[in-house]
Amino acid sequence: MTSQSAVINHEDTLLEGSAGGEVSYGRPKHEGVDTTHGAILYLESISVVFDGFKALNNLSLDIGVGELRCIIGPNGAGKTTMMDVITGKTRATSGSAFFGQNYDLSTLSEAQIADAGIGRKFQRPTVFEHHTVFENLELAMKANKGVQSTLFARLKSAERDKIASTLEMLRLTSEHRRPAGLLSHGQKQWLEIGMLLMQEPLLLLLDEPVAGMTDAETERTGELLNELRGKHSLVVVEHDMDFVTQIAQGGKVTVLCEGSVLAEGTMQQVQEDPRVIEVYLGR
Ligand SMILES: Nc1ncnc2c1ncn2[C@@H]1O[C@H](COP(=O)(O)OP(=O)(O)OP(=O)(O)O)[C@@H](O)[C@H]1O
Repeated sequence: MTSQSAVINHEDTLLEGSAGGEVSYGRPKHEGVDTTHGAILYLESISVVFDGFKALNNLSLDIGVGELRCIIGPNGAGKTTMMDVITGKTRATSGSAFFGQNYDLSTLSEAQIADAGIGRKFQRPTVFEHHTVFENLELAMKANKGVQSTLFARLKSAERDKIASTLEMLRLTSEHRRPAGLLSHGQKQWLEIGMLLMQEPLLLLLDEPVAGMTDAETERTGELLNELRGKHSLVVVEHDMDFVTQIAQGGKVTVLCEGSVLAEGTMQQVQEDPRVIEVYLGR
């Protein structure tokens, strides 16, 4: 049997739901994040200074458990820098960042922050192009194992079910045998969101998830994020205001400008705010 047919047979078995052997999840469960006060993320007076320039300037922000928060603002407002601070890529010059009440993000490496339960999706999709859609999800589920040992180990039925239900949610069930490199741009973005979901993140950060998508793909992405609302906490940075309106619903939208929060409220409130119109929406 060739390695490719072994993989395909393996997938068929997986989708049909027959019994599997022993494979454990690669990452620890994100236990111990204390959210008893209702928030999953606390940013308190965060400043980031690059060569004397304040990319973030006393930024304070809380994200509630299960909340879908949209972050908007002009170019250079500090949105990406904020994501970088949360994920440990950039260290704050001052201020504090906590995941739940007990994880001080300034003391953790990027890998430790990911293990603690914060997943991040960058603008460009980074799927394994030569592996099938199914294998991408499988590899993401056991991110700490090698590719070969993951693909040739048998999955537990709970793991197969999880991949199958994720494929369904992503509307990628019929594509599960296709190499990920053959998917449309939108489908790749959904697959990458699915790969993050396999890690069961408590907080998911999405940087311009609909950039480059068709209108239909954008709409579908909005439906997907609305399905995730409540199950995960989500922070979505986006410039596409129709999309933000679709996903914000009655929830809070935060407007960043010059490294600080300029305004916060429902989409309607921020759209009517003269300061927001002046620096961003009126342009
Ligand atoms: N590593 C760095 N060194 C110096 N300046 C930086 C660095 N990273 C970001 N900046 C600056 O900090 C400011 C905030 O940038 P950031 O990328 O966070 O903004 P943004 O809101 O994400 O913008 P956009 O909507 O264009 O993506 C910008 O003026 C940017 O040039």
